Amino acid sequence: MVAESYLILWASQTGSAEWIAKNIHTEATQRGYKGTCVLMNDYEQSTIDTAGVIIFVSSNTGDGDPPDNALKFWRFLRRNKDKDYFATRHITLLGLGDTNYSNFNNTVKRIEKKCKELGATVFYDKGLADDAEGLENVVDPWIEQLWEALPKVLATQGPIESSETSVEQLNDMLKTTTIAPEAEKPDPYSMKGRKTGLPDGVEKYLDLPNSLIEKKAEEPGLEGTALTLDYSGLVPGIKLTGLPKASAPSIQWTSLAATGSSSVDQVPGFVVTPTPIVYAPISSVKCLTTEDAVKRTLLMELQVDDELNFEPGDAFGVIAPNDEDLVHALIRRLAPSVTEGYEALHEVKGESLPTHLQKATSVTMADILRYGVDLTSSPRKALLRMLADHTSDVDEKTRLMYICSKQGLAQFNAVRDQTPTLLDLLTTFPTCHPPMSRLLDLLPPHQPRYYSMANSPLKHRDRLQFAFNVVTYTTTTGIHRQGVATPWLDRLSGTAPFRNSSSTTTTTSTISDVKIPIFTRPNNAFVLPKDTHRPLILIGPGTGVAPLRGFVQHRQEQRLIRQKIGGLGAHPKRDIAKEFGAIHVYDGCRDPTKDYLFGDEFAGFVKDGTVASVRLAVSRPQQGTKAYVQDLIKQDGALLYDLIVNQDAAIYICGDAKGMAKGVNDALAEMLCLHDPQLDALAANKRLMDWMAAGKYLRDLVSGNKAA
Ligand SMILES: Cc1cc2nc3c(=O)[nH]c(=O)nc-3n(C[C@H](O)[C@H](O)[C@H](O)COP(=O)(O)O)c2cc1C
Repeated sequence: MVAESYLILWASQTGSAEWIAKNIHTEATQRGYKGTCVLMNDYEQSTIDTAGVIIFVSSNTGDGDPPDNALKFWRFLRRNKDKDYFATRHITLLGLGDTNYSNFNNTVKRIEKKCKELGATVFYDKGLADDAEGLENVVDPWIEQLWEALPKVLATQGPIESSETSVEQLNDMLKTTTIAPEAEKPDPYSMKGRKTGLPDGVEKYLDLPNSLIEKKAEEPGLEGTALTLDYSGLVPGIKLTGLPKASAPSIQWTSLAATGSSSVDQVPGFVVTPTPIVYAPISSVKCLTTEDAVKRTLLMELQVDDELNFEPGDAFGVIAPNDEDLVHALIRRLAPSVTEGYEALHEVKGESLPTHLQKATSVTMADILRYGVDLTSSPRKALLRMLADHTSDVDEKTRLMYICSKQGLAQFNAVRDQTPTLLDLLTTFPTCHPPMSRLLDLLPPHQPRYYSMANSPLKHRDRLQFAFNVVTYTTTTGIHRQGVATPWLDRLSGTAPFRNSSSTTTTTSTISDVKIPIFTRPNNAFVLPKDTHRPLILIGPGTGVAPLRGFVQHRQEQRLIRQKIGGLGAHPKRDIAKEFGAIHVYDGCRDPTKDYLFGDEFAGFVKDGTVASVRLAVSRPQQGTKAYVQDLIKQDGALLYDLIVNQDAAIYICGDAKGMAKGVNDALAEMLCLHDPQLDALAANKRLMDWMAAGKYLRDLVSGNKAA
């Protein structure tokens, strides 16, 4: 039965909120409700003026900021002064956030507050999902209960399905499950039983000169790693509840009956970026850490056109393909043949295509697997549920269903902890043969990786430097994993030798002539104050110091320019000092002999007067007590209070959102309370929030992202 209409307004930075919003819409439609699902920034094309029920779904970016595709809507909402604008409207909200960030789910909280001010009534409490714990934990039950709340607020009610499935029912389902025909076909390119040579059609992909994709020649190629999971809770007769519903197929993977070559040197045209892609050669690389340091950190320099606009504090995106060995192995597993996987052109079709596939009108499977979908981050329950539908062996199918169920939560968490690639999942469940269309429905979008610029354009107009840790880690079950972009960049730059512990001199390496596809991403929320008289307090341990180095370089160049202009009088040094506020840097490392990233450079900044002081917090000293940046801030409370409150210093924090940013925030609040007896903890935190809003306290934070 068709009910009154609802409006879903969604905003998403990396695709999860988009996927969830569209799924809610699909399910609502299946349940007989009528409504629309619209991107927040396209609100003008929606029924916002008349919709009785609005469901907001949004993630966050930056420091509790709305996603880019919500900014226009957010401005519209904020400027709206009509207290009755939403007077007859009923709203609910689903936020996707991460408790690693201090402004947890700030976007939906702010939207809710503003909508209430404009007269809206909340018909169902908002859901605040946490990426740190697994979005499903909140999203799935929230959506389940939405189907109870929605009919009450709408005029009529759609049918509500039960999500209980028993093992016996699964057996019945198996009888009707269609398994992709490829499952039974022998793989003509398999190396099994071959003594020499490579499978037909593979050789030509092995030696691509100047390619973005580095193909390894060894065959049979990458093997997946089967996951370690415990199914002892899966006892006969167990009722599996809380299973995600089998999501409706919405994407078609249609053959164009034509072939084309894979875009090995260029990012394929379907990849959408906010600013144009620029191909930048690597001009130098240096490893900033010693071999025995916990992390391998590189400083890379790209050569760019001097027309490229960037300011210190800006970031840029790198479009790195998924690992080619992984892509190749998946093609062998999923495509009818390896040649077809690399050459057969397809169109991605569907009514409401996700943003990342909307331009995929003529693509190969290889390109989709390289640049279209995320193959390496922890799987969603809905993906596992879909894989179960395409698994022929009853035990494997049951296990997959168990992992998705409420009863199998511990095993779902065990899957997440092992961060399996798609290949690992298919290896763990060998009779699983999902069609490409369903994978496109359920795999998240492949993401560009963002890095902060570590240099000033005043120093090098045509150079772009950035520092990053090469992401490799071992899971609790002992599987060695690596990120996508950082190991790729490391390889392309010739795996620079480690820093020698006794010096920080540049090391050379054999750099590939591959050009790195990048696009700029201005960061208006992390900029130097225009007024150079204002002192700066720069806090950034680890790679967080990189953009701060860009700020300091900028100030150093500004000082030189000022000096060159002349007219400074009898005491040029003193006059210059008057023009530029003092800079105090708070840096941190584990052990200065191993991973103090820009030690020499900052010593130089102090020497030439650009920086007033550098305080280094050492968390794993060979001798003495360990310290974090927040400890040093507490020690320097009186100095910092004077700088911040009396001299209007601007505070910059860059780095880890979790421990460091929270610790520094607490230390600043404590410092305020100590030096201003009128402030209690609450008022001190409120003052910090006000400073954030006023652009005096700026933060550029990241949560530990394994997929970098
Ligand atoms: C750069 C960045 C900044 C983020 N900032 C916040 C934040 O301030 N508060 C929060 O609750 N979540 C924050 N998140 C977490 C996202 O909201 C969360 O991961 C969400 O699931 C992403 O959904 P999306 O794919 O729809 O963008 C941030 C994530 C990233 C990558």
